[in-house]
Amino acid sequence: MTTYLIKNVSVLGATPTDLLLRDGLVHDGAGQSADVEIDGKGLVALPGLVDLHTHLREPGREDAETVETGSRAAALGGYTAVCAMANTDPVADTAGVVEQVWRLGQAAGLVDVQPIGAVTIGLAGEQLAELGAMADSPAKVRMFSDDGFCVHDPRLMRRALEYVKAFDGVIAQHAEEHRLTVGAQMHEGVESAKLGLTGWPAVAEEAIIARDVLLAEHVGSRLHVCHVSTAGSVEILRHAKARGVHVTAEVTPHHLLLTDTRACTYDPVNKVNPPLRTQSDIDALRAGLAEGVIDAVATDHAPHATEDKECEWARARPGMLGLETALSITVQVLAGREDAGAGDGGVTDAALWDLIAERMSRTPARIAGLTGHGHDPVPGAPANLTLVDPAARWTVDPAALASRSRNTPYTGMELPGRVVATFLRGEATVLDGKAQK
Ligand SMILES: NC(=O)N[C@@H](CC(=O)O)C(=O)O
Ligand SMILES: [Zn+2]
Ligand SMILES: [Zn+2]
Repeated sequence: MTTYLIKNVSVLGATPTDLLLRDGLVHDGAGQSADVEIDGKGLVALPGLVDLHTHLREPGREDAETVETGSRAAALGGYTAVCAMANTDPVADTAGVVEQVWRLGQAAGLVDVQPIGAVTIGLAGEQLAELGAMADSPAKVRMFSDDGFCVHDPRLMRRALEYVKAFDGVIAQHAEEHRLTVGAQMHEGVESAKLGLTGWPAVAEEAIIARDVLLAEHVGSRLHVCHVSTAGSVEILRHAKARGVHVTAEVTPHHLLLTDTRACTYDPVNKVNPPLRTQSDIDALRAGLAEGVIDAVATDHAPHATEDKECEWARARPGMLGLETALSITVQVLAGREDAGAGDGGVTDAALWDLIAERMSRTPARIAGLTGHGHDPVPGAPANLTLVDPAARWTVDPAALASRSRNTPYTGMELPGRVVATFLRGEATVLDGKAQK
C-alpha cells in the first residue's frame, strides 16, 4: 500500500506539521519519508467529511446516479463516508437491499457507503419495515428514514422510535405534514403569492418536528430531523434540547444560502423539498448552526435526470446536487461570523475549521454511529481526511461535476475553498483535485 508524507500542512488551522499516512493510520511525519510526498503548504487538513443525507439512486435510477458516481462526487467534495437514503427502487426496506447498496459502496471503494433503511415497507407509511433484520445485516443499519415522505402516523412513528432503542438506532424524519402541502410548489409567503404558485407553509415542517420531539421525549429515543428549513423549527429544536430530548438536526447548504426569490426564474433547478425559504429563515438557520441547535450540515444530494428537471416547474422533481459544493458553500456561509468565532476563512482560521470539522465530520459520524470517521487527522487517528486549499476559488460548471446528474443550483457561482486531496483509510481517493478511481 502506498504511503504518503504530507509536508507543512495545517491541521485545522494549527501551526503546520508533517503527517505520514501508513497502514491506514496517521503518524507524525517529522523526519519520515514515504512513496509519495505532498506539499501541504497553504492547505488545511480536516477529518474526512461525513454526509448524513445522500441520495445515490441505485438501485433503480442509475441514469441519475449510481453508488459509484455518487461516491466519486463525494470523495471530490472531501467526504470519506456518506449515508445513503432509502428511497431507491426497490426501496431499501429489507436486509437484502441494504446489503446490496453496502456491497456496491465497498466495490466502488471511494467512500464508506452506509445504507439508511426505510422505516416503513415501500415508504408507504403503513407497516414497519424489517428494522431488526437490517440492523443485523452486514450493512449494520442504525439510521432509518422514509425520506421523501414523512412518517405521518404518530403511532407508527412511536413504534419505530421504540424499536430502534434496542440497538441504539435513530429515526431520521422528513418533517412534512402532507395535508398542509397538497399541490405545494414552493415556500408559502410573499413570493408564492406574487407568482401564484401553491405554497408549502413553514408550519407543515414545524408541526411534525414539534410532535416528534414530544414523542422522542415520551419514549426516550433518538430522533434526527432531516433538512431543517425554517426559523420556527430552530426555535422548537432549541426548546427540545433545553429539555434534554435526544434530538439532533441537520441543515443543507442550499437552505443556508438560497432564498425563495429563486422561484421567479421558473427554473426547476431551484425546486427542492423542503422549499427554499426566506432571508430571515436563513439567518436563524445560520445562527442555529453556529450555536449547535443544528448539529450538522448534510447535503441532501438529490440527483435527477435531465428529463425530470428540464421541464415545467410543476412537473419537475424536487431536489438538487450537493456533494461537490457543500464544503465551499459552508465555508462561505460561516467565514466571518462572529457568533461562530470564525475569522477570515484563511488557513490559520482555527475557529472556522474546528466548526466545520464539528458540523461536517465529528458530529455526523457520531449521529450515524460511524466510529472509524470523524477523527481529527492527528497521529494515531484513522487516516480518513481531506486537504483543502482555502485560498483557491473556483467556478461551478455543471459539466465538470462527477455526479451523473447536472442539477446544481450554483452554476457560474465563484466559491471559496477547493478540495485538493481525500484519503480513505490512508488510500488516496482524490489527488490534485482528481478522483483516483
Ligand atoms: N430533497 C428533495 O427535494 N428530494 C429528495 C427527497 C427528500 O429529501 O425529501 C429526492 O429524493 O429527490
Ligand atoms: Zn426529505
Ligand atoms: Zn433527501
